[in-house]
Amino acid sequence: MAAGTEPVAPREDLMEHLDAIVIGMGPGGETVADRLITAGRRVAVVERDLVGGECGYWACIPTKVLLRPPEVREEAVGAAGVGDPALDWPALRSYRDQMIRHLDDSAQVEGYRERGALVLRGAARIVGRDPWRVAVGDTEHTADHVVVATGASVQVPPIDGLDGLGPDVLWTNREATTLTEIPGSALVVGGSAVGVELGQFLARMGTRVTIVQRGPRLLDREDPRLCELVSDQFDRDGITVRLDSQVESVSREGDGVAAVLSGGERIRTDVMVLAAGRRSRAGELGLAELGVELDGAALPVDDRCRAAPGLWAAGDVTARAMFTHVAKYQGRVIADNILGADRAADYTAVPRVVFSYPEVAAVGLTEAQARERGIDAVTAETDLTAALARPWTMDTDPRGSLGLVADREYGVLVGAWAFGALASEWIHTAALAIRMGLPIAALRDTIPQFPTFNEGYLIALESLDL
Ligand SMILES: Cc1cc2nc3c(=O)[nH]c(=O)nc-3n(C[C@H](O)[C@H](O)[C@H](O)COP(=O)(O)OP(=O)(O)OC[C@H]3O[C@@H](n4cnc5c(N)ncnc54)[C@H](O)[C@@H]3O)c2cc1C
Ligand SMILES: NC(=O)c1ccc[n+]([C@@H]2O[C@H](COP(=O)([O-])OP(=O)(O)OC[C@H]3O[C@@H](n4cnc5c(N)ncnc54)[C@H](O)[C@@H]3O)[C@@H](O)[C@H]2O)c1
Repeated sequence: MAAGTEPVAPREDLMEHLDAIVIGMGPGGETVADRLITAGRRVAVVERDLVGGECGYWACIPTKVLLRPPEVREEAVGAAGVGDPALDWPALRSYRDQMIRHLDDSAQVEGYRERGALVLRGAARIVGRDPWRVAVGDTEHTADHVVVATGASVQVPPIDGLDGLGPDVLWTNREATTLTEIPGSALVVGGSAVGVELGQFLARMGTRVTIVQRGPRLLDREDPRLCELVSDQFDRDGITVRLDSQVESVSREGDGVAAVLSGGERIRTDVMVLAAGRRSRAGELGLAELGVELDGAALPVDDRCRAAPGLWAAGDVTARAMFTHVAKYQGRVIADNILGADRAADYTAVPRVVFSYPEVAAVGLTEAQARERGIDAVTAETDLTAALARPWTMDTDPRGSLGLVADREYGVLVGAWAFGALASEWIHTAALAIRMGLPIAALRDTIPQFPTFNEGYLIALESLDL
């Protein structure tokens, strides 16, 4: 099914007044819709592309599926007595296609219809307020509540000549995650989550990868030590990284691209991958005409996730923290508020994971952020390979580190970062401790399972000079 080709709403639904209209059916919109439908509300959902959103088809799911076989290979090579398993690209590609449902959301659409929701296909615009009025194609509906969950689009950096490149050589996350052949070389613009994950995947599949990062470090919002560890890993992977650098201009060269970097270096590449951030789609809905002010590109919301009375927003469109778990959290907050609770969102301790190998995870504040907030910050770093058995039971040449940032005055953790196998899982110990403000004295008295990475917390906590 090509996106947007299904008929829109049946005639009898024209101009129906609904309890809620959810615009955008990614993780944020789906969470709200699911809860309101379950609670018996009359809901319309609007999707211009595929129900499931960016996350399900071109972002979280395909990247994690694609990264897994190279990770397994690394794990196998590291484990004693296994050998080096081969990667089978056609088999991986086929499983990726299955996991992104062959870009077909008909089962999802049918599922919502069976549950009594009105499913509208097409790009929504908000065309009136008091009550809120939403137009999709030539249909219009009013509702007590409108939920905006329209996500974000790729940020296109200002590069001369970009308009002359087609999607065969200029990839966003969409082309990169639906790739059918592994390119010989790739120039990745941007060195944070998207650039690191896609860059490492391609490199592991045999592509010659160069990452051009504007800032002084990869993952430049994270603790510098974490960035160092990732850079060291990228050296081992043979990935070329150009820091404090940008692509100034590009032109077609044969089947590929010739790029000139800010320092004058010229790079010939088969594909160029844009990974320089994402921009909220709030500006596409017509809200400014209705007096709803945007904050830059983003739709600002209060702590109830409300943008105006009866108007709510969840996920990337709010530009709050562009993660699926945040979109889903905001969706839960919105649904509760629409259903009559008075629930505020609290963004303390949102985990941030990059699913590279080894995994990179962080939560709470970096040391620099803690100091900026006037916190008397105390830090500790533990080399988990020196301190624990677990890394060595998994790998003959393991890597693993854990960093903590504590507040000396209150005796609590305010930040943590982790580098190592399964860090995406064990970062949640720190997330819970920070979120609940658990006293470090109590954390030092916990009993983590032996042998696990969680034991690293005890070592790091004990080495905090409090
Ligand atoms: C390559 C990549 C990998 C990522 N990996 C992860 C990860 O592992 N974990 C993680 O937490 N986050 C990850 N993210 C971020 C994650 O994808 C987003 O934070 C998440 O998708 C946000 O959900 P959302 O519901 O706000 O928006 P989206 O998933 O973008 O969904 C928005 C939906 O709204 C629809 N829409 C837009 N405008 C309209 C309109 N006018 N009318 C109707 N429909 C409209 C769109 O078609 C889309 O389906 C990744 C991002 C990228 C780019
Ligand atoms: N595992 C995950 O949870 C995951 C994975 C991928 C993406 N995401 C989320 O998706 C969003 C987008 O990720 P992203 O990595 O694209 O964006 P980002 O905003 O996190 O990082 C963009 C990076 O590109 C660099 N940059 C910006 N302009 C540049 C230019 N012109 N040239 C070179 N470098 C430039 C920036 O310095 C920055 O490091 C983020 O919020 C991210 O957290 C999450």
